[in-house]
Amino acid sequence: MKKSILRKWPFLFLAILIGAASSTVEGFISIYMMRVVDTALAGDKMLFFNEAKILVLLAILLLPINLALSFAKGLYKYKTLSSLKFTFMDRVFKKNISEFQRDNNGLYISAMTNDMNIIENNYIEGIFQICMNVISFLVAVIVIYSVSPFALLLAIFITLFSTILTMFLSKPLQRHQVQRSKLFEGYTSYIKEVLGAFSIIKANNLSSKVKENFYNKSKDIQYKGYIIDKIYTFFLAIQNFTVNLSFFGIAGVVVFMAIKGRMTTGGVVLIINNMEKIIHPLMQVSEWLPKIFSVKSLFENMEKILKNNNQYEENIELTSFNEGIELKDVSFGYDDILILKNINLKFKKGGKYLIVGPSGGGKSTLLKLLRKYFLPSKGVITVDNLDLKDITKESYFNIIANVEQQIFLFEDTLRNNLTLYKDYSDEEINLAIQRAGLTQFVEELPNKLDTMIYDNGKNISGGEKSRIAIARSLLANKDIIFLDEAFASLDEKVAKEIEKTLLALENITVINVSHILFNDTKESYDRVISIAGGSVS
Ligand SMILES: Nc1ncnc2c1ncn2[C@@H]1O[C@H](COP(=O)(O)OP(=O)(O)OP(=O)(O)O)[C@@H](O)[C@H]1O
Repeated sequence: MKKSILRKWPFLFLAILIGAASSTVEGFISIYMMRVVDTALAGDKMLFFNEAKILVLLAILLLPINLALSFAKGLYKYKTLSSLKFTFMDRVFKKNISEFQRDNNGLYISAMTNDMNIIENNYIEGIFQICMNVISFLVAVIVIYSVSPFALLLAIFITLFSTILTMFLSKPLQRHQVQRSKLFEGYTSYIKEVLGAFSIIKANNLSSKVKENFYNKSKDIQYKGYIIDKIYTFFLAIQNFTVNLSFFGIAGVVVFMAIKGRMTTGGVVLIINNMEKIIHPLMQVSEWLPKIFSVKSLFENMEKILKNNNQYEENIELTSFNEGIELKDVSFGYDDILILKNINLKFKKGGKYLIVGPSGGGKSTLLKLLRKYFLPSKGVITVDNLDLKDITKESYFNIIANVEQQIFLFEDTLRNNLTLYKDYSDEEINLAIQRAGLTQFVEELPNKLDTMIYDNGKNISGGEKSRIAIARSLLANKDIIFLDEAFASLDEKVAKEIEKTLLALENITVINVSHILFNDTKESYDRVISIAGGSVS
């Protein structure tokens, strides 16, 4: 993940160049300020006006440079953050379905929101601040050195001492940041769950229990924030104290040098002006470094959740489906609990299969193996005699269509929800609509196919949602259609009609997992497979 930020180094480099220009001009300004003071005190009017003119010109020049700097900084932050977010999303969609499903979504949401914010504020901004402060420090070093190397040595010695002190004091801050991020993960998961179960919570009068849990979780986060603020305030107070002490110490020494005639008054003004540019950058670096290091654990956490534990290299591109699917002695379990035991099954191309059985018998699990969401723990599944394990997911997903138990609808038009953003002619769309028994539903919609579907289908019924999912799979025109309880929310008449359509599809393999068994359509299946207790009969 870090690499996605580092890849955008040219934008940082541009900002550094402009920052260097700005610091250099500021350096010249303090040199000319010294000259203006010294010429004024010497009563040399001519020279005074010449130096003052250059000083004003330099001050004017600083304006466009600083404007360009703020533009370059904005560009650097925008590019790095976009790259980071894009890489994260890209890698989320490279996760294996099984491994993604095992995680709580809250992990990803928390990483995408809270952790990204911390990375932006502590790491991306931190790198920029450190670069700018280092430049400012170097310019101030050169400027002070040109007047008094001794004053420079003294300034560096005193500020280094206070910098090490503040870095040491900020250590606990990192530990608390990591703990707060962990708390945020749990908090995000909880909010997601509570909002998702809004109606169940209301209808079962669980609001007070939820509010109590919410209070406890948010209290923990707020408390951690309070601890971090407390440490930070303490840290700032100590930092201010050491800065002031360093400042007075160096100021005292240079004033003493001026009294002794070893420095001009302009030199004192220059050193006092630039001392801030020595002390401040070092303090800033000591403040930003712990912040930058504190995000290390966030990057590690992101890597951990984005990593696929199963790195098996798939090497077969399936371009067509011609023969069938076969399960040979397949067993599978979740977390060592065996669900499917030594299954042997054959599904011929174009065949129609109904999978029935008691709840919890393993029907959906079998479908998950056939969909390649999971791999068997024992035995093999072959597609056209090729091991499904070796077939690339992308090429396999190109030949299968799924009607899932839980249907997801995008907040978009009905048309886009049917086509899933691919190009189909109106005839093809209308045929799929008709076959899925949606013709009347679409006719009655205010904007027909261009009607918006909101919030995962909140404005349509469960049965309509199922039929949209069926139409979607018919339209996709894939070789195999897997259905998981697709008729559960349909009335008998509609369910039977759709089932007949599916059974009449030529050359398309249909594997239908269903509780519902109609005697009149049952006969039209090539085989009815019963799964109970993890075994097939
Ligand atoms: N992700 C999972 N992790 C752990 N156990 C699971 C998981 N999914 C399912 N199971 C368990 O596997 C067994 C089979 O579940 P499966 O969903 O395959 O049954 P099913 O026959 O489809 O049931 P139903 O008809 O009720 O949907 C059940 O005991 C279930 O609790």
